[in-house]
Amino acid sequence: MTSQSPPTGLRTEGLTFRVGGAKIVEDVSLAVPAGEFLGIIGPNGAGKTTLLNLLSGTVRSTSGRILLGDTDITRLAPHRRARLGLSRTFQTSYLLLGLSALENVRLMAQSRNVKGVGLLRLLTPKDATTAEAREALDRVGLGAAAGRPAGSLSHGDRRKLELAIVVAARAPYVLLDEPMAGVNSEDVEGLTELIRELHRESGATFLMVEHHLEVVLGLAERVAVMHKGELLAVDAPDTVTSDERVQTAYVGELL
Ligand SMILES: Nc1ncnc2c1ncn2[C@@H]1O[C@H](COP(=O)(O)OP(=O)(O)OP(=O)(O)O)[C@@H](O)[C@H]1O
Repeated sequence: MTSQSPPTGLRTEGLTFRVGGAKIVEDVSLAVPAGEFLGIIGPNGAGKTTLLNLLSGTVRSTSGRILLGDTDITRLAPHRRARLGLSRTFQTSYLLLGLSALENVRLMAQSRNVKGVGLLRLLTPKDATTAEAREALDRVGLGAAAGRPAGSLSHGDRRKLELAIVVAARAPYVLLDEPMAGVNSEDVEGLTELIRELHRESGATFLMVEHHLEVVLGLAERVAVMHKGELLAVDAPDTVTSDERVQTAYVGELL
């Protein structure tokens, strides 16, 4: 850890994931101070989602370390990382489409944070988390949709529902994987503002992978650029977009 790094936050040291000879994520060392909003960008196939998978534990690293604050979580299972305060959304929605918005928030938030709680107990309507789940739905503007099946919501509202799950989890570390994916262009601005507010209100550390560069550049305090599995640059949004190496990496794609 460098002398400027605060004692808490999320850190990787030489994080590497290889499959056969392929370098999917290669030697990524990243220090994200507590409370920071870090954007993660890079061309298609750069390794961004795999980096989030390594952080949340759905993929195990080949080598390197991951630290949450002072705790080494490199070998912990996803649910144990969640219990330490790491919450994430997925590029492809993991919502339970047949259940109501409210049930999704209750189930997902609780199942991540409470060990050994059975499904029946989770489905008990009058537990304290129901109120918390309602609050979380209200916070993202979905209060009126609490009883609607998640599958009947628009893509934009499903993204909001995923954010409600993050809100209910009250996690100090939040990983967002392409929160704008599938969202209509007219809904992007509202969702961007919602994410900005949730970050500010929670004081949590946010890491967000997102293809909408204007969204990333507008939200993130720093931007990490990945290319061919490696970390090419980590800097302020303006500095990163004017970096020649970054522009070269994006040749053929819009920056
Ligand atoms: N388990 C795996 N086995 C083999 N190849 C993999 C594995 N996981 C990821 N890859 C490959 O590694 C590369 C990086 O994938 P990843 O999804 O992390 O990139 P990304 O930057 O998130 O891409 P995109 O922006 O297109 O979503 C891709 O070429 C992908 O096919």
